[in-house]
Amino acid sequence: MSDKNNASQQAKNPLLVGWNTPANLVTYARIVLVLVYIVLTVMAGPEGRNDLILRWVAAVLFIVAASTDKIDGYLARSRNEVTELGKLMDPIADKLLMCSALIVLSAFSEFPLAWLITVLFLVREIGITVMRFFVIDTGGKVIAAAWPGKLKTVFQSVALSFYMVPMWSLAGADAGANGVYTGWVRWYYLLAYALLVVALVLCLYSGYEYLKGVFVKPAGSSDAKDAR
Ligand SMILES: O=P(O)(O)OC[C@H](O)CO
Repeated sequence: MSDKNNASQQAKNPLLVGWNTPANLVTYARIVLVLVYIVLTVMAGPEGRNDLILRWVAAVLFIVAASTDKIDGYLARSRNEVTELGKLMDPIADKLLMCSALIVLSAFSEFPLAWLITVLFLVREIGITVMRFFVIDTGGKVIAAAWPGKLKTVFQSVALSFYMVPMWSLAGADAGANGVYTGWVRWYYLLAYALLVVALVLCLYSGYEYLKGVFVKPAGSSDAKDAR
């Protein structure tokens, strides 16, 4: 696309402004990483019992994808290239990673009340994403991630990283027999579960705050700051 075409496209759709900044390229790369992560996790099977090596690789990919969350935001701010597209895509990349991990781990029944917890996460994450598009569609500005949402993502990342790492494999052959863990592995998975529940509480709370910002406060006074 020529510079002239590019400029006229961007004038028509302000969301396209800065679509190819380094920060946004990192966000796209994170989305591709999510796809690879899903394939490897499914191939590895429940708790990685079909292929332990693949599960370790998937766990490392998950941790890399989750921990690069800050890189795109940092690049955008430090290069003074914070874009509307970036503010929209950054939470979407996080949600794709977290929701796909939740769905796969639930399908594998890797934590108690898995589908109930996952559905609650999904309803909030999809609902807020739809609301973000609705606000843009009705002429509003992109609702950037606010601190409760960012904190939620940190807890989600840590809890799901704990689950992704097949720690049972380091604890002796029968540590996970019949799905019942003993010794320190039991504590490890209890901690993972506690972190996941905290993430769920933060998820619902931050969703409520976003809803309040859009539907209760006057337009333009949302809590959501432009702090990608
Ligand atoms: O809570 P959200 O929807 O704003 O998402 C938060 C982002 O994942 C933080 O990077």
